[in-house]
Amino acid sequence: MENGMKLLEVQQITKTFPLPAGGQQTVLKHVSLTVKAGEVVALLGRSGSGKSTLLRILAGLIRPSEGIVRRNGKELRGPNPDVAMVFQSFALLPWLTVQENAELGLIARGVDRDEAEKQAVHALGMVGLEGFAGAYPKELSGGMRQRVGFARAFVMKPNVLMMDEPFSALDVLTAENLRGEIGYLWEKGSFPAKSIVLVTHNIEEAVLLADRIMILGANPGVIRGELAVEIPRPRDKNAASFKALVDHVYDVMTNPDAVVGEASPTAKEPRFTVLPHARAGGISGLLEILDERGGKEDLPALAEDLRLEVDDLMPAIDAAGLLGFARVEHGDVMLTDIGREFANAEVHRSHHIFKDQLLESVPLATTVLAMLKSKRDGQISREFILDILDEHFTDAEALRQFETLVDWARYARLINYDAAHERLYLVEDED
Ligand SMILES: Nc1ncnc2c1ncn2[C@@H]1O[C@H](COP(=O)(O)OP(=O)(O)OP(=O)(O)O)[C@@H](O)[C@H]1O
Repeated sequence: MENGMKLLEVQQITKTFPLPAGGQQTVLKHVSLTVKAGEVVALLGRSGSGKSTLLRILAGLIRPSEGIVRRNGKELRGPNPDVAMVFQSFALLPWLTVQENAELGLIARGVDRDEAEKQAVHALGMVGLEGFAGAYPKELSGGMRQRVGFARAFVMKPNVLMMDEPFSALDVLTAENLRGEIGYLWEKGSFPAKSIVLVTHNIEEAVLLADRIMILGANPGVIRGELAVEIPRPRDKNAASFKALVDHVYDVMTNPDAVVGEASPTAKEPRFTVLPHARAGGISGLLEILDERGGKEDLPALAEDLRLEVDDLMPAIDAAGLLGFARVEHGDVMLTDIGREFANAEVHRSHHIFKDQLLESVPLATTVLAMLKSKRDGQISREFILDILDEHFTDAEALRQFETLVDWARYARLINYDAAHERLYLVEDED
């Protein structure tokens, strides 16, 4: 098979799921994507952008609500036999040995036992597990279990290897090593698949491994654009070209209005419609750290120093952006003037600043405050707010939005919440 041949294609697919309370949630909308032989495609997006759903559609495990999936040019109507999967959760069978887990797919395909054993031994060798064939998964570390996950997929010699967040359940160092080894196998041309589709929320991982990065946006999941990674392999994370691309992707991911692939996305105010799930105390903590570091910091460096993934920091960074305390530009997060003032203010003043920013930036907070003020007893029920939120969000998301709003409004000394009676109260003396 020649490189460049179309192996898999989805055209204008939409996927909706029914909501428990009735109605539909559109998870993917009008998504088109082609996977060709010889390439690594990364699907990069935040949690909930429909990456795993898209992967399952490509694997033929679920059908799209609209649109078409093609395998080698023909419509796919069931599980895709050209695909093998590596899961975040390893998904090994605990009662089988490493060798038996690795052979499983071949046996199911009807390959005879001797041949299956030979192939599995070879695949285990590729992932550095010689000598562990007789071990059981529970005797292995997380990194080794995922090596078995890779071996089990490798024996199938699939046209397309699909990896769904394959390194994200591993500790940072183990993930780094395994990522490097998989990258090396691909580079040296002995990879047991013709192409890779990688689902990830890790920007550096996408830039390290992919030839093309598809950036997904959420609510509903759409492909915002595509970036070609033209950095020669082996890729050096410290090279200027690598860092510049990582920074550009951060820019795009933190700015919903940015144009993918444009050198310097226009610095429009971000259009946030959803409250990021960050606690006020966490936002405040982040701003203090930033202030201590001079008010500006490279996002990946900040995450590394805090022993976190950038993704862990994103809700607090998004929230700080929404509230006007910080900005993200070219992969750096920096304090605004009001953010700096907030970080240095004494307690009473900091709550006051938070209140002003909340009322200025979050229309829902202003609406709830106006409702409370309009009531003679200054109270409203949780259900009332949830009913409003339910119009715009799923039940679970409505609850999270409510919890975030209450947390922020309490921190702003604007509203009190009595969880036992599920009622919101106006704080009498707002100052
Ligand atoms: N079988 C299902 N039934 C109902 N809703 C679903 C189903 N599968 C996924 N969803 C919803 O679709 C949305 C996207 O989920 P998906 O797992 O595809 O996103 P993702 O980008 O892979 O996120 P994550 O990184 O958190 O896994 C979520 O809101 C999820 O709740």
